[in-house]
Amino acid sequence: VSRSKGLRGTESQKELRIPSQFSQEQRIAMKEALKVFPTVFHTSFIRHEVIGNYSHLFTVKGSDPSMQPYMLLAHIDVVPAPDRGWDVPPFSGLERDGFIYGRGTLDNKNSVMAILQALELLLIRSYIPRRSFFIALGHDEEVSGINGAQKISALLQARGVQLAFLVDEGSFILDGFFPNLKKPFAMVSVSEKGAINLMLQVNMTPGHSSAPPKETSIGILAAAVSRLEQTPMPNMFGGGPLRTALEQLADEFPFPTNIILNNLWLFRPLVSRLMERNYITNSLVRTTTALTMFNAGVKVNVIPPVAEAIINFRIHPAQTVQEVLKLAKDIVADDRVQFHVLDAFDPLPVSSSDDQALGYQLLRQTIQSVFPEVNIVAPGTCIGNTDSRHYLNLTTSIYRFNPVYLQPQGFSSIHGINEKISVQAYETQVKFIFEFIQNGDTDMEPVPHLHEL
Ligand SMILES: CCCCCCCC/C=C\CCCCCCCC(=O)N[C@@H](CC(C)C)C(=O)O
Ligand SMILES: [Zn+2]
Ligand SMILES: [Zn+2]
Repeated sequence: VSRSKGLRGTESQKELRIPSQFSQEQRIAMKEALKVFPTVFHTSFIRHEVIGNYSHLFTVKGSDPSMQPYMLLAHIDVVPAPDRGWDVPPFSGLERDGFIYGRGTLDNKNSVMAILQALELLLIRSYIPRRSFFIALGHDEEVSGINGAQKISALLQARGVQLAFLVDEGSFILDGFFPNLKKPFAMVSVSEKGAINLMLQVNMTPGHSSAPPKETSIGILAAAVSRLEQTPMPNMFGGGPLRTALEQLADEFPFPTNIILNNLWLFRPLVSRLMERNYITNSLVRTTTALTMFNAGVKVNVIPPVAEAIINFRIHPAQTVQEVLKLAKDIVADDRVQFHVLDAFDPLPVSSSDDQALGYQLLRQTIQSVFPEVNIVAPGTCIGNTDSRHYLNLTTSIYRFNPVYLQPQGFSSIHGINEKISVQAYETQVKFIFEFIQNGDTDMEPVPHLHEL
């Protein structure tokens, strides 16, 4: 009988082998990992499905089938993190001075974990929801959501699901975004901007660089993108959620801003100019134009045949893809520059924030109880895009809100460096969701225009 069957490694492979000895810490971590949300996964009225290979859908079946279900949304993927500039390595999850550092700690692994943690804590206390809800955790939000959110949405549509409302990322309790506004306020985004990724291309005859033509593909394209950058899209400040928010915030500002914001019918032109002064508030009043990619040239001494650039537009709610493309063509005003739309979508519909809007009112109620120091809950428009846009077929009530304080520095850390969340903020987020889920069991239903005496 030969004993040579099976796998055999070389001596050098044996030397490279990592010994299977684990530290005390690693052994504790192994055991702790087994304990993550066990009740969520072992509760009879919760169904867990993996969609599109990596996304997760939890269906939490409530006891009252007459109540329309809602959905909590978050995403498990992250954008890359540069190695340099971080105080602690971006994927270590290390805690320092009360903060957990890491890529995704605000965007939005805080929500992934807090949703599951809050549910786990409710289940441990024998909670049985009345209203059914879904938890959808997408895996490709940062690159479109097509294989995660879009598939979950299609699956639920095929099952005949209609949602009362949906809560996703996209806004925060904003602290210090307006120079004179001392108190933080909660902004619940009821819409999000549209977007266009536009490729501009210039093709010219290549040749020897020793006798260059008067104009080259690089020069023509550079001039075109420079015109786009130097010619901002029109300021569209006027109505919509932003105006509502500023009017709600008016009395929180000192004199004379309070007077100005209380009289936007008169001071609209002034406020629209003031909003342009800061790059964040500027993004709320117009379609923004960001030059994000530029490629040209093949060799130092060759006149390049092709030059290409990509422009990322974020479309103001009062404009459309077609309107922005027309404006961009007029600004470029050069037929040698070809326009190729890589992908585009219009701004998202505005969800209701009135008294009858169940999702909005539940958020407001929970904000007021968990953050009693926050006076104002105002609607807003999300300047980025979220997975929630793939769920338009399931609901007209989409709210984007993370129950976490955010300062301008924290905003820069999202997709930037030193992204972090305080342990206390995370605990408060768990508390918020713990309360929100229970508030969701309320009998209050959005019944517009129906008042009983
Ligand atoms: C009125 C006071 C000032 C308001 C300031 C606004 C502060 C900003 C607060 C939150 C913004 C967070 C945006 C988070 C969502 C963005 C997620 C994202 O990056 N998505 C991608 C999607 C793309 C399809 C790949 C994106 O590029 O937008
Ligand atoms: Zn995100
Ligand atoms: Zn992101």
